[in-house]
Amino acid sequence: MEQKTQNNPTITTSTFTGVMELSKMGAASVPSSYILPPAYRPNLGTINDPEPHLAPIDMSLFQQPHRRPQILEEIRLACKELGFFQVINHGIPPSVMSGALDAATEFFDLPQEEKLTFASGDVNEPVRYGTSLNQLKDKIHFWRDFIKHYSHPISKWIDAWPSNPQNYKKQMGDYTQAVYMLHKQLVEIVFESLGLGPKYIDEDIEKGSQAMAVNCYPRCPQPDLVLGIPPHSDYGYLTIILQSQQGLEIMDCDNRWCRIPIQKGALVIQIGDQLEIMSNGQYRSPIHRATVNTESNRISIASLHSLALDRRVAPALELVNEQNPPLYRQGSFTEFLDFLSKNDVMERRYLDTLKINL
Ligand SMILES: O=C(O)CCC(=O)C(=O)O
Ligand SMILES: [Fe+2]
Repeated sequence: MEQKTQNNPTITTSTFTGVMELSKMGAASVPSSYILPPAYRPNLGTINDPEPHLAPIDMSLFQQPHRRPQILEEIRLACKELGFFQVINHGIPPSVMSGALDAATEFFDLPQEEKLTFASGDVNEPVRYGTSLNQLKDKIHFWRDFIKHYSHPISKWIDAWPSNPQNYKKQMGDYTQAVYMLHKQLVEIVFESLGLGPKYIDEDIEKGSQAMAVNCYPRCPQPDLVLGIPPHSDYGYLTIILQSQQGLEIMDCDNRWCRIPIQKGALVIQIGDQLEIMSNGQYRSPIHRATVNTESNRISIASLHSLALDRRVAPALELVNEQNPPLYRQGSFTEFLDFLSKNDVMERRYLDTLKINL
């Protein structure tokens, strides 16, 4: 049956087989459009484990004032060296996290026709479903199925979210709201660790956005030849990732890929480009990617927090002086989106274009 999709009239379901379908069909090899040129392949055998000192941060210890300076120092070091850390005892109940992962699993299990009704390449759409189908202009395809939705304030957006599976809105909604509250606490902590006031960007946060990127990486017969997501950094200020199993990798200061281990109940906190700029390069917005595996489908839910689209972001004046001149020119989300639309998918690092060569 040929069917045009709602938001993208050029896509017909009869001409396209998504990664979920390929995986369900038990394909023994990946179609050639997914196979990366050798230089971009993940070299799965050479991936490192991250620095052993990067133990997860126990957020319940913030209740004990005498432990606070030590934890702030741990966070400062992690943000400086790698640009990420994990948190445990963060207050989001395990049932809320598993509820969101279950809702995502059920959504991606839906027939392709149903998911394609959300297909769109337009970033202004409140809900966007994507598969390799949206990447045709890039010629290289990735082994990922995803749905992105705008999420804050939830009352403004939730009507547009999928109503099948039936529990999607409730379960994804509960997690979305909980992770929004957690991000506010974390932003205060991260700004405090930079020596800026904890309320440094409070007002801007109110005008900013939260987008949930719900990703599914189906099991893949040839994981060495493909990537789920190519190397990139996130443009916002903070990303919080819930992952069902290993697959997220971060590039360290020596350009080595490190896999982020799964820690029970933990969430991964990543610094984004806007924070690297505001910190004048003290904190890293890490380049990261997602690899896939032969065993099982992997789900990740990235809560992407950004300042308003047209908000120009510059190094904090408090962190700039004669010894520390500004290292970045101002950037904005609008400029970032324009950059993405014009550059090759494997070379999209907007932040590099903002660096000032001293
Ligand atoms: O799947 C992951 O762990 C990473 C997702 C990601 O980087 C993103 O959605 O921006
Ligand atoms: Fe990302």
